Amino acid sequence: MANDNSAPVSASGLRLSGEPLQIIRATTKEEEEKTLHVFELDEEKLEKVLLDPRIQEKKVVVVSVAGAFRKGKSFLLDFFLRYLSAEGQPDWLGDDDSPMEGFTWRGGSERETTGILLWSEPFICKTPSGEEVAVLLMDTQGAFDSESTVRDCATIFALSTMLSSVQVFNLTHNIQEDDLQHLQLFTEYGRLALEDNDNVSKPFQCLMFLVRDWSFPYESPYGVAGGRKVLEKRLQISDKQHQELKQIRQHIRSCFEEISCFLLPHPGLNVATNPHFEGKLKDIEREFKDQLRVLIPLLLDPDNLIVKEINGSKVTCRDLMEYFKAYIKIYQGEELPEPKSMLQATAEANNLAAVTTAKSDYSKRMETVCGGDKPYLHPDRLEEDHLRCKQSSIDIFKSTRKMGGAEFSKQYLERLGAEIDEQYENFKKHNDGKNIFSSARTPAVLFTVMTFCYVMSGVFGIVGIESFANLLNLVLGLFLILLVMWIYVRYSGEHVGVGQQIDQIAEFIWDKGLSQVYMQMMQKGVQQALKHQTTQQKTRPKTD
Ligand SMILES: Nc1nc2c(ncn2[C@@H]2O[C@H](COP(=O)(O)OP(=O)(O)OP(=O)(O)O)[C@@H](O)[C@H]2O)c(=O)[nH]1
Repeated sequence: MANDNSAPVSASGLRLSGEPLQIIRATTKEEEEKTLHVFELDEEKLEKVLLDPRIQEKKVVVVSVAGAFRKGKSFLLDFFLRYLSAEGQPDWLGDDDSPMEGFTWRGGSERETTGILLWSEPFICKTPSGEEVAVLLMDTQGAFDSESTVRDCATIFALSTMLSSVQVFNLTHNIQEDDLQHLQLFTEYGRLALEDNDNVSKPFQCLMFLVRDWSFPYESPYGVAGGRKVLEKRLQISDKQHQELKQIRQHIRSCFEEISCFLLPHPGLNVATNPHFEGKLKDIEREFKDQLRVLIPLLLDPDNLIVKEINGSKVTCRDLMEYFKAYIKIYQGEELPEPKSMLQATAEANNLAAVTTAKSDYSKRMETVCGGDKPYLHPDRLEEDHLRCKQSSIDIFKSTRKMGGAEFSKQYLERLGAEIDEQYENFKKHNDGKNIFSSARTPAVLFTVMTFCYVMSGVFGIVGIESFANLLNLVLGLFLILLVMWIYVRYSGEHVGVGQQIDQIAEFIWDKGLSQVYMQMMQKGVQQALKHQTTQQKTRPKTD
């Protein structure tokens, strides 16, 4: 391993140069009364690291540590720094009295790291083939703190997994089912963002489950062998397993080319609980240090380094710069779906299922009222039935047990109402189609206009106004063509659009002219009939 020899000698007696650089930072944006969390790339800082002429054309190895907040990620990365800075010296852990330096770590319950950090000084290592590669260390914002949304946690995990060649998934005590569920959600969010998402090749490289504070060495020993045993059990797929458990395991296996696990012992109460602990080796349990001596070379020894690959080709530092820019853009855009908490996703699914059931009940009931084989119904009667069926459908929605509470369900109830109204419009149109008068309206209107034109052209012909008579004959011919076309469309079922336009013309003529004439004639007819009846009653001789 070779690094910058001019670097200052640190308190631990090892050369440690550089500092943590926040290359992705979390910012908040106010938009439409909503607070949005956005991640931004600090291109200038990243360029300084990746486009350094010493390394920009070299292949890159990126080791990232991700997981829940306050679980010792930065603390562990500082040991990585010591190892890489020692350039192969056997006493790389340093002396007993030197405080821990590098990525900022501290005790307490509040989160420390935000966004994604990169160590500013890449380490140049020679692989067994003699090729020099640049090793970068990445620290990530801890997941599940009270300030991050599910989307924030998923974005950080997905980005660091997409950009690293080794992702260390930092856990405590054990590999639990909820850890696997989160891993599934986060990796799916990453897979979604990758363009060549063919579901055949594995999108990510190496995943290491790092279990901190492992308390059952009598079952599975510390280190990689015990880790393998635990991992096999946790990721086991069997025929008897529930589909949901099987799916999680299949998903995780399909995402990574290599999966391993390492069990680390507890570092001692000084590390975990002493507020004055500075990271001195003398305050750390021997067993923990012994296991670090195994774990870290396993990840960072030149023989074990894994070069970053994307779509099967090895990536240089310069390429990685472009991938950073491209990937961050995807997560800043709107095209990815919003990852939700388990409760929210379940509540949405519950409510959507209740909407579907209620809507299908409405459709079934309305089918029995005005379905295909039912006769034409008066519009008032149809509306009455619609209101009755809608109410019953709303009752079904309300009585279905759903998660998320009444306030959450309200929007789905409104959605149900709107979708039912939309269906009602279709039922109305369908019912209107069955009205013999409404379907005969177009030919009747066309025929009436033609008759009117014929009579009026005759009248204008008799009084000698030939030009008017000719014009009316022309209109008559036009309407005759329309009538023939309409009959053809109805008979053949072709050119339906033309037929609809003729219907619209007829409807317009009916609405604007004929319907009023028709109403007036009807009124006059009724008045005449009443008059006639009363005069008859008056003239009839009284018999009693
Ligand atoms: N129990 C236990 N505590 C540890 C271990 N390693 C470090 N710690 C302590 O955990 C606390 C948090 O350490 P950090 O390295 O800052 O944790 P982090 O995961 O980077 O935290 P965030 O940056 O907030 O996500 C410190 O008090 C460490 O001393 C470990 O293996 N087990």
